[in-house]
Amino acid sequence: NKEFDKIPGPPGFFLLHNTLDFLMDPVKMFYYFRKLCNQYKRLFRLKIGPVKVIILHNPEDIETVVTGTTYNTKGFVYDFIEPWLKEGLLTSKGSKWHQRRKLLTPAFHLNVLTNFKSAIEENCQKFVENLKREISSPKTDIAPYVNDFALNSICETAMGTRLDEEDNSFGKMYKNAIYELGQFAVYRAQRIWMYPNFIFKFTSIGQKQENILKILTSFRDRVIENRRNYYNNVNNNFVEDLYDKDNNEVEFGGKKRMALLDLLLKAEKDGVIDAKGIGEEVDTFMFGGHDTSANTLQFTMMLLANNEYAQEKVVKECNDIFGSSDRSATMADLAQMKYLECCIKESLRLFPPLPVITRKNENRNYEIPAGTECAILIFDLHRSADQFIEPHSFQPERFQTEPTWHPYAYIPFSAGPRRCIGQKFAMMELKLALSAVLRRYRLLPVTKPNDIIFVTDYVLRVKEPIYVKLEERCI
Ligand code: HEM
Repeated sequence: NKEFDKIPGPPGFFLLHNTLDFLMDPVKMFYYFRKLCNQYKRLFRLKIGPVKVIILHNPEDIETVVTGTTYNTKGFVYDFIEPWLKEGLLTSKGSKWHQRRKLLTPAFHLNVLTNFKSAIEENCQKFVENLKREISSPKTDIAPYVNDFALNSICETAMGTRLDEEDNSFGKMYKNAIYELGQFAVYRAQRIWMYPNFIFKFTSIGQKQENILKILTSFRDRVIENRRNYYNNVNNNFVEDLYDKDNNEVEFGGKKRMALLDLLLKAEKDGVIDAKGIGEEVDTFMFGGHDTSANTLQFTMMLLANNEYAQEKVVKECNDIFGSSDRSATMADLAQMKYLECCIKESLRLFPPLPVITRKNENRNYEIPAGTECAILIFDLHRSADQFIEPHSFQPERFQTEPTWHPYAYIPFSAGPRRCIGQKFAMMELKLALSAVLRRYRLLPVTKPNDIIFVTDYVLRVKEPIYVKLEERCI
């Protein structure tokens, strides 16, 4: 306690400490944290109810936390998504996490990702087609389009099912349900009296959450069961048969493609995961894999709309790769989209989809007392003037040369053993989507980066919609 109290931080209010700060309006709270980072240069502490948190925004401290094995456990804010994700890869700890990470890592190997590409590509085409209806609009709120694209893509690659093939209203309900669960988790995190489960479940939000979880689980279980039956009835060598002798993807039953779920079902047959575990991981990929990508797409499109030079450079790069052909991108093409990659990386620097991550220190350590949580402010780390020249401006070129910043000053996918497992997947998806959009449309500025007002949430959220204007390019 003494060690913790020695760390500087806002004084808070008597026995409630900093609990009341957390009740702040989510917009005010976002800027309050930025102010604290400026005030306390290296780190600061907060006491929220019974929880003690040290807030880090300095690369050396962050390196210690993310690379060490001491901090394998996630912080208390993850408790509020636990009713949904249970002990999936994102939320589990210790040996359970280790075993799952080992099992799932091959599913994200570059060779395997190739198998998901065609499903994402089809969604890119739909995404680009859907945007066509906006051509004559003076401005377009891009969020519904990017959300639709990202959710359809992850649904198809994680579960092998198309939301628009499902009963239409069900697809919509599923999307809303995922969104609402995120909102409920933030609402609860702000209110310490809702922390205990036995209280939360009697609140109106708690009851709504329970109903939503029933919908999500029944949809997910139906998809898993269909896929399992399909394999059991039609094909016993499922995963092996998804590749031909040259390791190319083969269509399955005329339309089924390989999904992450297939690898999980194979693992179930091999006895390394059970049905409950499959459910947890499918939910985890749905949660981890859509909002983050949609968010990055939205910010990157807005940044490119505001930076004609960078946008035209990306278009030229695409023209050099594709010429006048309207063919879709191969994996080799994606590897050549080097400048687009710099733009995505710079967008992730300015607008990291997960602006804060947390860890719990379960062992006593000379500086940080056991039981203390560490919150890593990725948003502030990425905008540190000590690390980046003109930290608030969009300069993709900074990624064209060797980094001039500390290796842990740029961590949009986190780092160390618990770094994002979907990083390569996300890069592939983002390059496919952005190159498809930019080959077809010119993006013109409406919302400017400095106009954006942020809202505190798990994912970097904005108060007002982000608008761009779309113009068809002549090919
Ligand atoms: C631009 C897109 C993405 C960003 C910026 C991103 C960022 C992150 C970050 C910062 C973490 C660490 C979270 C923590 O420490 O609490 C993480 C973990 C994770 N991400 Fe991503 N992610 C992205 C896309 C994806 C995709 C597409 C998937 C799945 C297909 C995915 C699945 C996961 C999973 C399962 C974990 C937990 C890994 C573990 O603990 O072993 N992510 N991601």
